[in-house]
Amino acid sequence: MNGVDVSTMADVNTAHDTVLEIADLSVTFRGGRPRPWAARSVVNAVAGASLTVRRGRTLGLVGESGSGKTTIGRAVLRLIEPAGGTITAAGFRVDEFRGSPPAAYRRAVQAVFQDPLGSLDPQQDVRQILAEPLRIHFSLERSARETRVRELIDMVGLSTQQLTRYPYELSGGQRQRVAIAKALAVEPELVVLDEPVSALDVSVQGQIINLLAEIQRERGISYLFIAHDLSVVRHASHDVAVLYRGRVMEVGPADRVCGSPRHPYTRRLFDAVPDLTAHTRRHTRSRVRQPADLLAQLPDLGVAPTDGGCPFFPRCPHRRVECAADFPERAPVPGGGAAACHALTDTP
Ligand SMILES: Nc1ncnc2c1ncn2[C@@H]1O[C@H](COP(=O)(O)OP(=O)(O)OP(=O)(O)O)[C@@H](O)[C@H]1O
Repeated sequence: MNGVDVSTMADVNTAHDTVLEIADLSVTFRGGRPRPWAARSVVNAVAGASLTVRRGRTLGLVGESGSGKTTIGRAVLRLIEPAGGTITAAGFRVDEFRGSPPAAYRRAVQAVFQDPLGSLDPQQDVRQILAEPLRIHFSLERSARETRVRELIDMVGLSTQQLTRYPYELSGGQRQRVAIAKALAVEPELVVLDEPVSALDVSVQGQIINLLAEIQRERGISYLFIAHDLSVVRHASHDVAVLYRGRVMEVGPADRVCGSPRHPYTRRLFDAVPDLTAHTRRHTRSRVRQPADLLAQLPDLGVAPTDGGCPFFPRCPHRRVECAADFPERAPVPGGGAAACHALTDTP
């Protein structure tokens, strides 16, 4: 198992208990047939991933498009069934659910997605949107429900005047605030945030990230924060896990992973990305290179690793013979966290 106990991370308070434990998770999808007579292809979207999220903490999942971030989030939400491994979230063994998860799990683990228009019912006004989960999960009198709706709208920084608005009447940032309030209505332990700010203007992104952090401080909620924007992940997360082609390459405290990456792949990702404050991000966004741009600069030697090998092998400047066939266990690295690389000692 490619596991690491995140309690080895320097900045993790050992008093925090675990809210999400993913161990050796694998998810496969059946692809199409390349030819009518050929067998269906199999996509190993996630391969042997192990991750931990502690109470009141945020784990950022970062990686280029197709690296498996959303698949991990969907497996945690039990929207897809894993091929192997275990997922324990809020005390439930998610991988053992048969069919849809029980109501208690759906209450304990909530989600916020990139596009709130897709997840908010366009026929309901904000009051109805926020009242619905309360009606499903709690037996509250009408007046107590209204009090709770008003608390929720206040918590996400909107006014009670917005309770009569419909999603299409709100700005993108306001809609995302409503989606966050809806997720928090049922007092979850864990929220899967899948690209929660990618559709928003940069100035609004900062406001939403700050709001999420404030709510976390007040309520001790844990977040699994999925994003492709490296500087967003760095600012929003306590810990970061770097994915590449379904493998967890490196995990650790956000500042260490982003500031002193140890895995050759992570270095390629982060070395060229400046640590941007919200102010400078507003002015330099177009110049910030994203994972796909950075990888495009790496020559691919055209040597495919075997199924069990390191997916970065063909492009890795530090590769060794064993990397083609063996993806190693993660090993602790200086500064906290761990990286899965045979050549760690070669990379100063
Ligand atoms: N329903 C599906 N059927 C077949 N293949 C899928 C399905 N969902 C995802 N995949 C494949 O699994 C791999 C991981 O996809 P995933 O969406 O998890 O990546 P991601 O890191 O979230 O990417 P992005 O940032 O683009 O959303 C990709 O190769 C993708 O094409």
